[in-house]
Amino acid sequence: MREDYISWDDYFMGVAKLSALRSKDQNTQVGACIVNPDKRIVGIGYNGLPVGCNDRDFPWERKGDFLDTKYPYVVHAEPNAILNSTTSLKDCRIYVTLFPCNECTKLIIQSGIREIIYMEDKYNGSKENVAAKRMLDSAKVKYRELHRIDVYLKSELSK
Ligand SMILES: O=c1[nH]c(=O)n([C@H]2C[C@H](O)[C@@H](COP(=O)(O)O)O2)cc1CO
Ligand SMILES: [Zn+2]
Repeated sequence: MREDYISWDDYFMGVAKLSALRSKDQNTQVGACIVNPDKRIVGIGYNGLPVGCNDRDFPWERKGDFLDTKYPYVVHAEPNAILNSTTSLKDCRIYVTLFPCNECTKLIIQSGIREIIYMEDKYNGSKENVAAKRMLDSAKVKYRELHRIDVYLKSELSK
């Protein structure tokens, strides 16, 4: 029997990472994959514009006048995954390639998700990040980092 098969964590994070590749954001591509207690995927998302908003008609910039940046328009990966979900999210886990912001955190908590598994936390220490962790700690929603997937994928893809 093959022993180096992919773990559940790597598998679901891999799906999140694959979803992130759909993002049109040139700076930060985020993917999310929601999994129920039976290890079934119940929602997937990535950061993108609302349905009907043409990717080429809106800015993807980070700087400049607020209306000329992506920030007022882009839907984060987590709400996209929550809104795409097919069932109740009670006691589910969410795999995200980037630690959720405070706004996404509110939705994650309210949807009944009980654990966040993230890959990157590049905004660690920012006000949004601190607020997110404060809410998660208070609501007793667990969060943990997962890094192995990068190593695994690199070695698999180089075969
Ligand atoms: O929780 C999140 N989920 C998510 O999908 N995003 C998206 C929104 C933007 O398209 C991008 C953040 O852009 P930037 O890193 O360039 O500021 O990532 C950003 C966050 C914030 O950490
Ligand atoms: Zn967010």
